[in-house]
Amino acid sequence: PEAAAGAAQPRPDPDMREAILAKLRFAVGRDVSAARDHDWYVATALAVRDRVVERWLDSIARTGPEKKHVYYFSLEFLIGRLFFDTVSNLNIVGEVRQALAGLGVDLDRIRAVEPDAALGNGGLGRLAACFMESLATLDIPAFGYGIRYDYGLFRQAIVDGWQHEIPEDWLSFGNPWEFERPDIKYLVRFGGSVEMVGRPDGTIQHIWHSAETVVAVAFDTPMVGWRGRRVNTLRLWSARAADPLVLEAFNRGDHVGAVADRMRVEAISRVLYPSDATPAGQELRLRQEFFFTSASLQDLLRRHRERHPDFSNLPDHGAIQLNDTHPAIAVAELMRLLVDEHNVRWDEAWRITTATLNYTNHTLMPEALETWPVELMERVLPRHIQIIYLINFLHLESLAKNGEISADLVRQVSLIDESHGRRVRMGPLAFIGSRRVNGVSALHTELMRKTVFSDLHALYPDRITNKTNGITFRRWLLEANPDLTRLLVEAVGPQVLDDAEALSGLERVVGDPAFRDRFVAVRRRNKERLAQEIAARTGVKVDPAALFDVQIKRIHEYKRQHLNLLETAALYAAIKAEPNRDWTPRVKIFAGKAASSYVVAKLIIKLAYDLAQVINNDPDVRGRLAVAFLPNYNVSLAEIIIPAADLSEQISTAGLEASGTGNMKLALNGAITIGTLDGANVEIREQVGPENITIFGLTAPEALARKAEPDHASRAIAASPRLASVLDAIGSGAFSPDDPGRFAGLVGGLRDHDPFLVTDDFDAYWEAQRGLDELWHRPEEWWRKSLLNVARVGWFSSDRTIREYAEEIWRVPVG
Ligand SMILES: CCc1ccc([C@H](C)CC(=O)N[C@@H]2O[C@H](CO)[C@@H](O)[C@H](O)[C@H]2O)cc1
Repeated sequence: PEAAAGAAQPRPDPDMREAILAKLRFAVGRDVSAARDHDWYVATALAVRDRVVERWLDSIARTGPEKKHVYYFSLEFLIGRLFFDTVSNLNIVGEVRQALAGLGVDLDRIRAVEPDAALGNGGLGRLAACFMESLATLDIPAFGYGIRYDYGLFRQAIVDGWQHEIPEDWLSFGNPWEFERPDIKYLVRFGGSVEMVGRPDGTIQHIWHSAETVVAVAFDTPMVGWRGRRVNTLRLWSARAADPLVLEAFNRGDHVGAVADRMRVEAISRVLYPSDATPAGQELRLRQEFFFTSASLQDLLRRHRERHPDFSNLPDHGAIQLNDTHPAIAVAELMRLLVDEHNVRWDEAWRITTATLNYTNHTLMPEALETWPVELMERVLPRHIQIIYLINFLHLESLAKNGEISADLVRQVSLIDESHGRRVRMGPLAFIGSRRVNGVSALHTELMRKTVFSDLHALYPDRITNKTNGITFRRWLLEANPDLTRLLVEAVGPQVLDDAEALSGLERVVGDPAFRDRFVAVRRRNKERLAQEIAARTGVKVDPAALFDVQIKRIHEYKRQHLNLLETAALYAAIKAEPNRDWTPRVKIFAGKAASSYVVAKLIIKLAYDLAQVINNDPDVRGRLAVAFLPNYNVSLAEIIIPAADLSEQISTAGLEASGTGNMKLALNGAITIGTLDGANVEIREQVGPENITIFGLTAPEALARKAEPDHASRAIAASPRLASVLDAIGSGAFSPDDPGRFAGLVGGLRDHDPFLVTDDFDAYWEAQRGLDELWHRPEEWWRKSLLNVARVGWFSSDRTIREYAEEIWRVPVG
């Protein structure tokens, strides 16, 4: 909703109970007697939403035209549920809980009926959601721009250990948090050809005769900041056909033909691509990327033109952040809109573009760096490939100007990769089209400078900057772990609710046994709750007194869930070999989705399941080792697992996890981290102290060197009898009697190639785990370290991260 002139003072909030009853009757259309959980959920959500709208309209009213906006472009926003987050950020939990109780309704019961808005795959998408909440909390005017997928990330069902994907129809019961904006729509064009027309002033006019037009319709969702300080807008686009029904086709009885176009067009916003590391590389994916990027640019340029005579000062009034290369086509589309649609001269348009755009890289995995075939770009975006060619020409020419450039350097920095059948490199396009390029942890940013962007870094030495990720403490502490939050407020004071760094005040009470006992009791209650969830979802009975060892994240070989499983199988063998030893009782908890086409990842899920079958049914290890793979990992399940975790597994091959954010969430809730010196683990160690984290394994440079040694795996296996025997066991079907050869390929891959150095890090990992077994037997020390993690991770608040973006990249004041 746009700014209303002469904003009135916010009206007093009506009584919540009356408001809920009114919504039930007049918005849901149900009488109290007939109302079911979902009806109460919608009624309460709508009543709460009224409070949000007040602050939303107020936020817009007080954001004068001179205020600079941040525009966060992301193909993913992994929001999760919004009901409790909104109620909590408006600080009306008590009021709503009481109002509902007065109506005989339990708030915790109805908050559970809300579906997760799973509009993302993993880290990148969740980071975008945390950032939107922190932008509002820091009172920074911002729009999030993305796609309103009809179907979010698939629902994961595990059948006999195998992942099955089920469409996630999150909108089937409607969505009380979004506002459809039929009046805010833009035409997005595809295909066709470009005509060059000479202008009298000798310049060329490019006329794009597109073959297809898609209508982008806006759906706005309020992003409420802490204490309702500001409410920003998440504007998600839905694809609609320009003409939804071809009547003449219908009239001649071709009912399918009549809507065929519509189906093709609306497929653009139908479903999220479920891959989080390997580009689908499909045309539909490129159409999704261009669809939301073009609609978003048109929307923010319209808003700017309503307030300013031209675009020369756009960089002073808007900062755009490209969340990875998925919206990188923005470099060419902003140039097209400025030059072709608004007749801005090329170099002026380039000045505006490179002063307004910024790009965040989230992965160094070569296969995750997007490139598009020139042929596809020529067919789908004929004008943009022309613009990219000219950008590339001027880019290379400018290099030539300042001194001789080798053919090799041209090959390195050209936007066109000539080697694999002419492809457009979206990373370098985003790089040269941006003012700032950032990585998401100190190590990752350093590796960006040394590897994927080394040549461009040499040419533009001050463009790459680091912005270590963060998480919102509201969702991941206050809402997920209210018992711990209460304890922290008691110990440190209420300021901890507004200032994450105030957590350091906890250091004062770390040694206080009474306080420690209450902290332990909170963890215990959270573990009992998780144990119930595990029993409900998997049937596995786990002992809350055991060490809860947690690895929760997307399934990927670089994240090395299979290293954890090898250690689990080796531990099982060790317990069976020495049943009388005083083993630390452990529950190995896994959760995570595999990209639907990622066969090895799905096999790793099966291995976890098969291991669980054998171990959980073996009386020899009952009470000492149990394994549970929780299906359908998502934001809401993470909110249950994280407060109950004792040990946080962050064991990726060093150099491959850009940052990680689960590591921050788990440490914030007091889990001790076992990990490699990778991503943000490095900075977690700096903050919590090397004695309060367990680090093992090869460092990034060592890993790079070891990987280059062809026989590194066989030498590692030869040096470790424990590793050798567990590989034999798994490879020969010890855990898959129904199919002894099931894991032969997986084990063979580890023996021969092992690109993620699982074999090389196995022994160090085993020793590290045994060290933690010992530590668990010294509870005072364990809990001291656990408390010091909570006390020292304030820096990983996304408020700190956003402050750094605001200061250095977006140059906007923090409210
Ligand atoms: C084109 C397919 C595709 C889709 C998503 C991605 C994302 C970049 C993958 C991702 O989620 N990366 C994660 O981003 C987090 C937030 O910065 C980091 O904390 C994780 O380390 C990183 O893996 C790559 C490739």
